[in-house]
Amino acid sequence: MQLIEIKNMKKSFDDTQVLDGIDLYVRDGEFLTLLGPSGCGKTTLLRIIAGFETPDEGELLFNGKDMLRIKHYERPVNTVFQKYALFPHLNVYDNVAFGLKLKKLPKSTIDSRVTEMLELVNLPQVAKRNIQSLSGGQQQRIAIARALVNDPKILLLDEPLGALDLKLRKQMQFELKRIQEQVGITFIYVTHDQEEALSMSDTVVVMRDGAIQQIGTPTDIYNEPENAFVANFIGESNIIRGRFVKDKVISFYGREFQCVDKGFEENSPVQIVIRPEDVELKAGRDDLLQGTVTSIVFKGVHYEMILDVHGEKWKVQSTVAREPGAVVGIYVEPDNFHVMEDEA
Ligand SMILES: Nc1ncnc2c1ncn2[C@@H]1O[C@H](COP(=O)(O)OP(=O)(O)OP(=O)(O)O)[C@@H](O)[C@H]1O
Repeated sequence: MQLIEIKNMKKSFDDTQVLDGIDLYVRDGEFLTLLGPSGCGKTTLLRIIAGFETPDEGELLFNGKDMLRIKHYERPVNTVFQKYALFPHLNVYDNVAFGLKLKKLPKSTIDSRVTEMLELVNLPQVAKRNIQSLSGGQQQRIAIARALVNDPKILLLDEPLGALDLKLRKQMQFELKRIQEQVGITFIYVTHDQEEALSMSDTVVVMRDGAIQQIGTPTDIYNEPENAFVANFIGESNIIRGRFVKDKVISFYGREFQCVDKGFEENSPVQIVIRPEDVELKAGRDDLLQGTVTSIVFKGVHYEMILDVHGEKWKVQSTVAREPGAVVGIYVEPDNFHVMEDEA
């Protein structure tokens, strides 16, 4: 069931087109992330869903119903921002209870709902505490509790972990995913951090310059990027220009290689994406493509090396260290060549 449908949505600020015909469906109960570089339009799209911004063209439907005419406070949506936007003069209880008090619910109902929400975000003991006495991570949990207390159908999160340090951000990624699974509602999450997107989402939407580049599961997006922009933005890649010779054969650097991708015209120019972790180094294999190690860095679990391969730099990973100057054979499994149209 599609909970949200966005059709041909366009938005400009002054003369700049920020959204350029967005089509997107969001399923009920999914964790969907809008991912893209700064300025690609993801916050604008989120603000249109929230009702803080109006598109120039296009449709926004919730459960098949037009939402663009509905005021933001009447939409079944709540938003969590990077800045926690909590009331500094109220304690935790009053912050979380705020929306319920506006509805004039009985105190016993408010009490039990606030307790439930504080338990959900793993902070059952802090109801009486002053907001400012909490850490950044705790404040963000309270902001999430406050956003969920009114039972929204959709929670919008705009870089909610952006202000936290790396370690806390990683902990909160697990927490957010757990909370989303526990409450079972739809989360739409905005970030420019690809690791965050891959680790939490059911669906990742990669955006660039107001347009969607690819929609897929984290594994699809990582393993089968649809174009060089996605490949480059998600993880690290070596991108090589070559030719699609014929079904299951590509060529670059004057050699032919087996691949599994097909469907391109014979002899058409392509870009070939190879992940650093998919390059296998084989010593003493003169029959393979050759590379010369130019630098090596120890990364904890593996070494990261730069190779000179036919005058181009390749980034590779290996658990075995090779000294700069060493010449190694390079092998890539056919299904680790990701072949895409040459956009240039
Ligand atoms: N209210 C506004 N008035 C004018 N320009 C705006 C407004 N809101 C956004 N923009 C511009 O629209 C473009 C897209 O902004 P948006 O915030 O949607 O991008 P983003 O992908 O969320 O980026 P970031 O991660 O930096 O927030 C930017 O160039 C921004 O300056």
